Amino acid sequence: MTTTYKSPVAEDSAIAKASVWIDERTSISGAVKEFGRKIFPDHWSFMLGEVALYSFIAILLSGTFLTFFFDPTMTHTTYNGQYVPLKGIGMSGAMASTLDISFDIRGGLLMRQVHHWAALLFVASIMLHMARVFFTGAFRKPRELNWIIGLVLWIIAMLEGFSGYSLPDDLLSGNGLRIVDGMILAIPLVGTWISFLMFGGEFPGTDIVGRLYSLHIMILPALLIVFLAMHLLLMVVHKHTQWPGPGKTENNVVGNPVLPVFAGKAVGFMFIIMGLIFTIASFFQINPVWNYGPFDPSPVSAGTQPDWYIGFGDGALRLIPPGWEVPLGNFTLSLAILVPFALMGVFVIGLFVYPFLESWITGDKREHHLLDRPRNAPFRTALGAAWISFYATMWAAASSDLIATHFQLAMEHVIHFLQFWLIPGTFIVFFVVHRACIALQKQDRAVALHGHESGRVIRLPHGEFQEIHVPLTETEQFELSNYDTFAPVKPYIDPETGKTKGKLRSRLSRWFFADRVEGATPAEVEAAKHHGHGELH
Ligand code: HEM
Ligand code: HEM
Repeated sequence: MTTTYKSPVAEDSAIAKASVWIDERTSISGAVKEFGRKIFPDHWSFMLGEVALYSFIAILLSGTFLTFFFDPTMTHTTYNGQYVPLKGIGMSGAMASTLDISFDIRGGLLMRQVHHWAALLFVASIMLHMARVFFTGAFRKPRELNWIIGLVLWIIAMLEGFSGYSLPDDLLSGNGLRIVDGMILAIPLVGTWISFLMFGGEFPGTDIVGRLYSLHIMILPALLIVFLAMHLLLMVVHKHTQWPGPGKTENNVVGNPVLPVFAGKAVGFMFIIMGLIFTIASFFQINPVWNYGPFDPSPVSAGTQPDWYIGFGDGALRLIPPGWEVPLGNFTLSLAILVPFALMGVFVIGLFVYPFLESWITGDKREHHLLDRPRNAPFRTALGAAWISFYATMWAAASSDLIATHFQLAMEHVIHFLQFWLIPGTFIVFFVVHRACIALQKQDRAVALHGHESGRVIRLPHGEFQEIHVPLTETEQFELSNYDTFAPVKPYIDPETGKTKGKLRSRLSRWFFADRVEGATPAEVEAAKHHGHGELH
């Protein structure tokens, strides 16, 4: 049977005429047709990347609005706007214009709040998206490059956020910059020079706000857009991964075409995210710089917090014992700063190399378009959880003073506990999550072979008790029986030297696959069906 496609747009309508006009001059219809037919699979976790994308659009729109009114100057001025408590107070032009945006410009406060809330959501969704990609193994061949581009996006996003909240030149942002200055000064040999260059003289200098402004509204957004375009292009080239299920293979994509279904849903979802950001920005105050006042190095108050995504850096600094310094002739090596730097470096470099490390350890060079259920890769899942524990501990340390005051604990005890937890805690989390995954795999195997427990026990005529098992649906059977017979890498004998090679790799590989429970094969499921368990029909 053939069906003739009937366009919902009349041939002589203005839309149709405009489309023909554009196509005759650009030949774009081929590309639209090709892209419109692309299939996107559906799963709630694939929305996280979209949330990042839509919050970025909110950031771009609100940021552009702010550029019309924000004045990136550190020149001294006296505030004379509508906010009475600060009237007549001396401050930088940047701070005064931020107050003007908040109190004198129509919609200004809303736009500042939209910008700030969208930035917080942006980085949060990026990190959840990153966790989704990690735990499902979506970074495996051929998507390693997209994983790296993603990490670059994450780092630029954090720099964007930091440079953004440093712009108003209020007490909070000045303190953030002071910490960064301290970190730069600790760089051996060149630290002082870099600091003077960045700030235009000794901290706070006269130039930093203007320089951060160029970075914030021009260089970093341009980089973000370029990398994002590459990220999305590669995603289209590779096609999106999909969850295993009946009919889904490594060679097909099951889902909806971009036009009209996926595009319709995506646009709707974008409006939902925008609406959410505007609603939060309307009702919940964020960064009330008028409460903090202009920057002044003396009144640093307890309880100051950076934006959440910078917390792990601040926390790493707090975890190191203060005054940890080594004098080297005329120089001082500030380990209290260099060690936290190294900790953060280990965390981030680990993320960059992981896809390559995993494929080396497992020897798995195959392409993967079907995702892993996290429990089916216990080692990777446990490692991811350990990574999160490491990050979260550094992050919690940034709020050590708030934790201490809220729970009426001594600040030192909070810090000592977090110092202890940082490394052993990471191993404990690894171990617990690894065992939990293996337990879940065992349970999956039992359910795949015998069906769900129904809780109904019957007695057979000859006296035997048996529990009735509910058979699985086709999708469940598929999910739970998902098996992969990929084996650990073995050491080999080099034919030339006769020596055994690859011992380290094989040990790591055995470790990676340790205690893995194989999913039930179709033959095993078939055999189990004929093996006397009662089934509920
Ligand atoms: C500005 C930040 C980012 C944006 C706007 C973004 C956007 C997206 C979108 C919309 C998708 C397709 C839908 C989805 O799978 O969620 C995607 C896929 C992907 N992203 Fe991102 N992403 C960002 C950052 C990252 C980061 C930080 C990573 C990892 C470190 C990453 C790695 C990936 C990978 C590997 C895919 C392909 C996933 C698959 O096919 O299953 N992305 N990204
Ligand atoms: C991912 C990208 C971005 C992030 C994460 C980000 C983040 C931030 C943050 C947290 C602030 C402080 C807001 C406040 O004072 O409460 C800020 C300020 C600002 N941002 Fe962005 N921003 C981004 C992109 C942009 C872009 C693309 C523009 C311009 C087109 C822009 C323009 C501004 C301006 C003018 C300010 C200062 C105004 C003020 O503080 O009231 N931003 N940004």
